[in-house]
Amino acid sequence: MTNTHSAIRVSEIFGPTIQGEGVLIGLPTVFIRTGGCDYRCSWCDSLHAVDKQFRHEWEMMSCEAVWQNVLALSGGRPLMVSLSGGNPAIQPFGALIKRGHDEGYQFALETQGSVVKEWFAELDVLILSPKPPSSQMTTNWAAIEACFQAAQDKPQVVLKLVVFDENDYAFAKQAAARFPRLPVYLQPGNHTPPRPGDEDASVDVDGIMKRMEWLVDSVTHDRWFEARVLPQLHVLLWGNKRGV
Ligand SMILES: C[S@@+](CC[C@H](N)C(=O)[O-])C[C@H]1O[C@@H](n2cnc3c(N)ncnc32)[C@H](O)[C@@H]1O
Ligand SMILES: Nc1nc2[nH]cc(C(=O)O)c2c(=O)[nH]1
Ligand code: SF4
Ligand SMILES: [Mg+2]
Repeated sequence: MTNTHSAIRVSEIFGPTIQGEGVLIGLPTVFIRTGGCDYRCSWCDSLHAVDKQFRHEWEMMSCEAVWQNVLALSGGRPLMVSLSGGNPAIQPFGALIKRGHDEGYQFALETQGSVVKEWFAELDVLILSPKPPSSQMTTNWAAIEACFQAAQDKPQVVLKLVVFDENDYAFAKQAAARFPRLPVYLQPGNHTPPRPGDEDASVDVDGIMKRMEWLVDSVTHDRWFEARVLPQLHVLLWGNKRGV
């Protein structure tokens, strides 16, 4: 019987694959994607973990059940576990992180920074991903600041920003200016509408590459030499396919 207070709402657990984005790009990892999000970005590529229409696919799982899945997928060999979603910050991950650390695993969490948890200090990597204007969400900077404070200088904290256009680029610069100590990762947005369950999952690679090139031109032109520009490697490899 699952204790509902400590249960984790899971959309999917998959891997090992490589982390396709940001500071950990290329690193083998197992993903735990949680169900449910307090945002609904106009271009979200993971709607199957956001839209309540997919709720029937989400499962309340005990910490132990989630852990057994990670152990099985990784063959018991410690690796980086990526917590994503949805907004994984909504879920109670403290016990799982402790369990995994005891066995030599590491944990990275990706969040928009709208929900703060004390257990952020137990993470190895905290990726804060404020949402730019094109998402049509309103960023709560006080909450993002609180996430940064909750990390207490323990995990590595980085900023990851999606950029579709000039407005998003200006927003990314503002975000970087607010957190001058944090490394900044910029990634071009993927416009292709997600079609959850669609096996085709093809994406507009030409459009992504154009925005990637424009982003590189922008940071070099502006001499923004601290910013790193990276594509979503998994999207280039596998399109919008789920579970990779
Ligand atoms: C699906 S979100 C889940 C975690 C959390 N809700 C968040 O947004 O950070 C994981 C990452 O994918 C990025 N992302 C989502 N849709 C995207 C798209 N269409 N193009 C590029 N990046 C996207 C988000 O900005 C975030 O950095
Ligand atoms: N390989 C791979 N890398 C990723 N980086 C962030 C992802 C996400 O959807 O959160 C993701 C994903 O879904 N797959
Ligand atoms: S915050 Fe993340 S998961 Fe939620 S809608 Fe936006 S991109 Fe999707
Ligand atoms: Mg994704």
